[in-house]
Amino acid sequence: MEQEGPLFILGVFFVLGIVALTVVAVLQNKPLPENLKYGIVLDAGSSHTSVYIYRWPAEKENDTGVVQQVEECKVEGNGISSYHEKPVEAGLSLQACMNKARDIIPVSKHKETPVYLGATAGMRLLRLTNSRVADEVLASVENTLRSSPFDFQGARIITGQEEGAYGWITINYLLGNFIHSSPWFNIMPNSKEGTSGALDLGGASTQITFVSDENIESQDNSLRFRLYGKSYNVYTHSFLCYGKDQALRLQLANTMTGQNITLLDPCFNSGYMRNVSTADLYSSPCVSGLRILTAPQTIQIQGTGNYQLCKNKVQTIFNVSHCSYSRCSFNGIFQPGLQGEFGAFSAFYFVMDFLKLTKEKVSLDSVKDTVERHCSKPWAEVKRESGRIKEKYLSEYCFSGVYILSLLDLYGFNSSSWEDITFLGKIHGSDAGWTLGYMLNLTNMIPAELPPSPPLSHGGYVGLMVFFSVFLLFILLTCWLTFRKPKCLQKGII
Ligand SMILES: Nc1ccn([C@@H]2O[C@H](COP(=O)(O)OP(=O)(O)O)[C@@H](O)[C@H]2O)c(=O)n1
Ligand SMILES: [Ca+2]
Repeated sequence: MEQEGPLFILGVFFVLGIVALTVVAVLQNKPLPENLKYGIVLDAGSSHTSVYIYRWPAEKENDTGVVQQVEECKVEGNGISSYHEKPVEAGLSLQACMNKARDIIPVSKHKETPVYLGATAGMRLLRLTNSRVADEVLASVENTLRSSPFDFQGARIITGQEEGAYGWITINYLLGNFIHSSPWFNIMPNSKEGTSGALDLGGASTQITFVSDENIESQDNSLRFRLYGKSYNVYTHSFLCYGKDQALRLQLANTMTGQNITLLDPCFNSGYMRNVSTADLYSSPCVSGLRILTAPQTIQIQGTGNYQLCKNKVQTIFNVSHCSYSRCSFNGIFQPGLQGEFGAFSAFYFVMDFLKLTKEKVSLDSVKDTVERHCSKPWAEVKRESGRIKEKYLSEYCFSGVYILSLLDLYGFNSSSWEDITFLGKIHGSDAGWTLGYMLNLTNMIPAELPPSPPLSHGGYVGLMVFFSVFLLFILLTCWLTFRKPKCLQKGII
């Protein structure tokens, strides 16, 4: 017993030492209170403007998938390019959403919160028609944003190439596709190598962007990225005038005649009628070259609802007769073969969602059947079934469905590759679109190389510390209970 006394005291000190070590380690490595950062991006599209508010923890800003969308505020009215006759009012239209941003973002963060406005194809078209007015519209929105309490970083018309690239970055960031290059994530179950291509359909332009291992024959369509330590060879193209609203104009302009006041249109449901001012139709630079001088001032569209005839009519807006590269999609634009999975968002999603084709994978034939059935429904029935939806959208789903099928066919999607397309609205709560990628790039949140990080997370570190402490304690206890003599110490077991 005499010999056990010093051993017991030694044991107590040992236990106390381990407890103290664990407490110090836990306290020292306690994560700091979360410091949140905010960012605002305005997507000034051709049909409308949305204000997106993002939030992320400051100390994790170089990780992937940490930025979250906290709000999308839809600006009342049409896109900023529609203010071409009263540019000053373009800025005023943003006020309500900027006030909302003021309420959502804590006052202490206002000064450090960057605000970016990116205008897309509607403003590209306005710049082509009248660059002075386009500048006035931009100056007006800039004025409003400058007078907000946030850190205004600029309002500009982004290029089609940027729109494609940032849409691709957004969806791959949100899907977590960039992190596979890290050895720590390679061991994750369900992890799938590779990125997803991006298909964006707007009102005035449409973008296709995907990684290709083929030679990109046209420099304008080639992008090279280095993200999180991995290089990407990316193909992108933006078709101006091939957003669904401008495509509809092209399709109408192609069937205009000099005399007829009535235009029978198979892309609208039977019984549907719409008056169109020819001055308005031809006001877009996409169709101004197709103007028929003798056309009446107003024409009346009368729907006949016929899928096959609509398809034939839609096909007239694409030129597939010339290609100076080894392969083209349409209008002489180079496109390599499709590769990998694709996420299709914006109007691709809105239209497919209306037709209830987004929930699970549906075969190309079933999609064609659904669009055909929708086109053949009388307008009164369409209205009865979905009365809540804005008439402008509702009346155009037949055309939009046929247009999407024709466009994807020209990109090269067939019955088998159709399965690779997922129609995406939101990914983990954030909208699929170019805005998040734009902000990530401008705030330098996507590093070219993998940021150095400790091999273990805070939780993992504390867990291991506790485990080994308990393990050592267990050894000591076992030793003490087994020998109950200082022998084990003398033998150097501990
Ligand atoms: N709920 C909605 C919202 C928008 N949309 C359409 O989605 C398209 C959005 O285009 P956008 O305003 O972003 O235009 P771009 O500047 O991207 O070409 C427009 O054609 C809208 O009509 C829709 O079909 N359903
Ligand atoms: Ca858009």
